Amino acid sequence: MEKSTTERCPVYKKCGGCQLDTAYPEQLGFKQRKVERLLRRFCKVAPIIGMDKPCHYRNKVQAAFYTNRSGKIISGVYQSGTHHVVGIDSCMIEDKTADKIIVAVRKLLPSFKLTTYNEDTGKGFLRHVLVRRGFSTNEIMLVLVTGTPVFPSKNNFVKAILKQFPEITTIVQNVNNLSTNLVLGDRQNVLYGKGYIEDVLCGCRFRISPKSFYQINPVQTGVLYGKAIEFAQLRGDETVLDTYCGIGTIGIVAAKNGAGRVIGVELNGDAVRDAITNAKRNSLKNIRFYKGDAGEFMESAAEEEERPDVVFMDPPRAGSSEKFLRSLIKMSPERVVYVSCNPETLARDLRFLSENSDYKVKKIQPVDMFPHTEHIECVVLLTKEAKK
Ligand SMILES: C[S@@+](CC[C@H](N)C(=O)[O-])C[C@H]1O[C@@H](n2cnc3c(N)ncnc32)[C@H](O)[C@@H]1O
Repeated sequence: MEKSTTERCPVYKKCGGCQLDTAYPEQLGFKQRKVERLLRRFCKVAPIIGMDKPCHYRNKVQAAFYTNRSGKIISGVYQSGTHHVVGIDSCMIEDKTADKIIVAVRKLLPSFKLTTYNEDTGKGFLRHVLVRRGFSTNEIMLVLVTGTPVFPSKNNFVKAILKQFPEITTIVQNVNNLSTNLVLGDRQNVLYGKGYIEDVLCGCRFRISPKSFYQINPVQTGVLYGKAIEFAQLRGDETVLDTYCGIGTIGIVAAKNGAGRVIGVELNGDAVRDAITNAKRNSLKNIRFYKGDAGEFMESAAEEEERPDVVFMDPPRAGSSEKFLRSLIKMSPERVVYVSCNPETLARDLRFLSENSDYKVKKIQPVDMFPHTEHIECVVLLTKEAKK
């Protein structure tokens, strides 16, 4: 099927959110070559799986807010490497409803005499807006990130936005008054609804809280997880570790696809709470989740002689740690399925495993989760080479 780009972005140069402005087939070619350059030495790289419709795929949209010198409120994204906000009302990779909600919030601010936060003075109210939509359930979460906990006319503001977007299912105020690059702070007040949304992926239902990680391209996540489960070759009695598990998605899909017992580990406490709820929601009893650093967890599990059959690992862009990889080698699972959003750190970790163990890379499958950006996702299968 032809994979074409149907839109060209008018703020491509100013924004910096996307790094690739060429036709979609060329983008896929660029990514394929990059993965081959970095990973070909380990194993043949399968052709990248692209999207049929590579636009408006982002289920999570974030906007920074700012008031310019003439008093006009701007919402949009930070220009790459700066804190200068590029005004954006609609974006070719973002969910269209999410974009409209952000514009509506911006337009409502003056009538409620709500200001925008000023990073230099630390004064003002609205800092960021985050919208997440469950593409399967159509549940929508609006998170208003404010510099202060005081929210004047809170109830009327909530009523006004719900009047325009009755499809919003929950509204959360997140307070972030720190001088930080992180969007979300630690304090949250649920202003409307449940305080989280749910979505359905690979036939499983997932609760997603504001601070939990959830893959931003649900169409391609189905493809990615499908490959990860295929590589795991589950027969029905395996013990499976889901490390860097977020809200438990990979482990839960593995449990639904025959894993005998699943153990998940994740650093973010909100995500772990979601994962525990998600196991219950999907009627799974053979699954447990732990909060902690994946490397520390692997080290103690290896010492306690935990011997999983399959380990899924899906670390952040920085990749895994030596502590994790050494413990993985000690545990010696039959199969390791490495899901990576950064081929550079993936190459580093695969080199470590190749040089320090009998693991060999058997399959590499790139999946385009982030069209129009330079980011590349890969799923890799490693198995142990039988000793001669
Ligand atoms: C790329 S996400 C993958 C999440 C999940 N597997 C999924 O597909 O949605 C990486 C996850 O690792 C978590 N994380 C980051 N550093 C970690 C660490 N040192 N130990 C455990 N989890 C960590 C993040 O909070 C995030 O949820």
